[in-house]
Amino acid sequence: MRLTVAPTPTSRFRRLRKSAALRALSQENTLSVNDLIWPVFVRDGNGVREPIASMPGVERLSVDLIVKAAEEAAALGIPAICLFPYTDPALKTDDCAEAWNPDNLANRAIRAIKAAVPEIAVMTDVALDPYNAQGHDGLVRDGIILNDETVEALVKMSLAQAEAGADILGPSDMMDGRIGAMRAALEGAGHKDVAIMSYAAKYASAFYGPFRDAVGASGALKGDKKTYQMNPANSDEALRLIERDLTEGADMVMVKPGMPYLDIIHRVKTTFGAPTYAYQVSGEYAMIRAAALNGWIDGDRVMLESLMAFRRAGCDAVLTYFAPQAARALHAGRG
Ligand SMILES: NCC(=O)CCC(=O)O
Repeated sequence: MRLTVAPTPTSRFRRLRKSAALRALSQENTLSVNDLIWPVFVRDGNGVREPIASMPGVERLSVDLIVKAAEEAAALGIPAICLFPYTDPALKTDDCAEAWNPDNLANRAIRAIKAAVPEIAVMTDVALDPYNAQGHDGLVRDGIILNDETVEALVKMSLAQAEAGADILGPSDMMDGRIGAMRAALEGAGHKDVAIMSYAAKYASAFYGPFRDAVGASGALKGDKKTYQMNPANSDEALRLIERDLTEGADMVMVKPGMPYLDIIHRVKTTFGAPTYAYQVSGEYAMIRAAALNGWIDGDRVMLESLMAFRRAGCDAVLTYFAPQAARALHAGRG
């Protein structure tokens, strides 16, 4: 596209900024509740609500309260909720078998939400780290993260989640070949309409710190995730990963983290035009919340500006811990 600009005074950009009406008419991007996916943390018990110190305002909820959260999200018009389990350390093993237990915490939460609020889309996390005594997203042998054995485990995990009623599976593990294997298994088992949102461009980022506290993974993890997550210095590699995952059967693709990687989101959307998502991760949330709680920034305005930045970069929607707060602000006309 060629942009035409006449010299001032023929063109005066301030003409279209002079009133709210003219600014609204010339606004290029929009943010609505349809653009939000709410990640939530589920834990065992009943009536349990447990604050997460490094993510002020975010709590781990037992399944009964997760259902209430899903009802709240649906009432606010948020289209999807994404479940992350806080697994009892006693259930974490080296073979990660709890990951494909049909009655594990995540699968119980999927069933409970779909029974109570069928209209909300339920997204899952497909990775072994919540169930792994080693804290890694994949099976570990002699300190090596095993790719193909992990893919087999992820397929079993995916089928259990699809069986429980998940609408969108979110493989966040970054093993090679898991999208094709999951897609073939879903087709074979009759789950033809279960969508896959690939965490295709997931970077080995320091912004995930608070999340690992939230799911209780910080203690277990030995070493780092650099042999499977992406090098933050790379962007061509992200495009190749996205193309590979789309070819293998991903319906939706994600870039993660969000704000430090807006350039990647933009390249992905303009290159492939596929449904594109970002994860505004725990560290991004914590930075905004902490500054707001200290009175250093206007928390709501910064939150909405950060979410609009994702839309401007090319996201169709954003996974954000701010989802209910953002929805309330948008309903109040503060967008
Ligand atoms: N697989 C999900 C995550 O790793 C989330 C990271 C975050 O919110 O920091």
